[in-house]
Amino acid sequence: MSEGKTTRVALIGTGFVGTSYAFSLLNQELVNELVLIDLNKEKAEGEARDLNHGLPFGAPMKIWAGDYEDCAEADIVVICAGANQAPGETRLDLIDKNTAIFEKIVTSVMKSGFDGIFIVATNPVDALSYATWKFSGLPKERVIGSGTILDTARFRYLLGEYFDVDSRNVHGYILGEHGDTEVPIWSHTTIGSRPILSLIENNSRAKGELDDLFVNVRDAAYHIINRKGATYYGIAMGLVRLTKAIIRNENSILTISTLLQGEYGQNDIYIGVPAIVNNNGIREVIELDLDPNEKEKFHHSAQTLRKAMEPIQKYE
Ligand SMILES: NC(=O)C1=CN([C@@H]2O[C@H](COP(=O)(O)OP(=O)(O)OC[C@H]3O[C@@H](n4cnc5c(N)ncnc54)[C@H](O)[C@@H]3O)[C@@H](O)[C@H]2O)C=CC1
Ligand SMILES: CC(=O)C(=O)O
Repeated sequence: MSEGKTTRVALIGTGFVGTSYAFSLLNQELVNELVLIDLNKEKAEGEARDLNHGLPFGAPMKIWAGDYEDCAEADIVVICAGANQAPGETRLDLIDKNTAIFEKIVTSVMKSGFDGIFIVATNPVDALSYATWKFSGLPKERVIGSGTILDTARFRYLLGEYFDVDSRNVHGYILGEHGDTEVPIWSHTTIGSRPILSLIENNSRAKGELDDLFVNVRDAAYHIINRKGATYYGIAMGLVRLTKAIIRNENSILTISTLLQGEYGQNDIYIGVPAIVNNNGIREVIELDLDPNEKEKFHHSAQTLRKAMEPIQKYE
């Protein structure tokens, strides 16, 4: 993926999330080739034609509806295929049907000779990233889940609104499951280098309001799904951000889902943590010194995911 080389992304799943990602990606002028793959070939073809018609307003790029053989030359395969949540469903409720879909998809990608980096967005994303790692046999560094990238963005956005500060100047992370047990890391959240906990010290009203703010982060997907049926723009931009960190070898710190092997006291689960991302995938996990309450909540989230990943063992 060095400069001047053709870069190819293969996108599997051209639904709401996949096509929002494709649209956002082509507007970044980041890759030369984008291949769209979906069980519904006609949909992929329609999407490819529609996206191509925007190219005269952007930069040259090759976009087509393809097949798994096209993954052989891909630098990155992004998987957004599978079922999404119906109103009232949790992400973990999707595990059985989406694991079965992933077994077929990942096997087909690997049969092509693919030797790049997987990005997984389909829910439950931590468990399906783990499944992708297992099914692919690739090193853990090259199987990345979107993890809590979106939750962290929601957290920063809402804090920016609360304090009336540009969300890009709000620094903080959501760790753990991309789902109901995720954990806000208040002890490491800062605005303009000032720790948020010191900003709200002795202000019990603000503390209560920030607790409510986190609930809105955690439950954001439910609120949106109840209103419009699905969420896609936020995650699409997060996936493009991750793609950019890989293609441009940025060494960016993003909260993604990766396999922990001792970090945060956890072993053999995929879970959302901050990590440095470059063109080899995950360079390293950033291990934060969590306070005891955060540690306990992270452990609970990890236990929830460990249980969720158990059914994936039956595929081995
Ligand atoms: N990680 C995150 O932060 C987020 C994850 N998601 C997840 O992304 C996934 C996709 O959501 P949407 O795009 O809204 O769903 P969608 O239903 O609009 O699109 C799914 C696409 O997958 C395709 N598909 C299904 N089985 C396939 C197979 N075996 N091979 C190839 N393609 C197949 C379908 O034909 C469809 O085009 C869901 O699991 C959703 O929960 C959604 C938002 C945020
Ligand atoms: C659907 C989902 O995972 C989200 O919007 O967070």
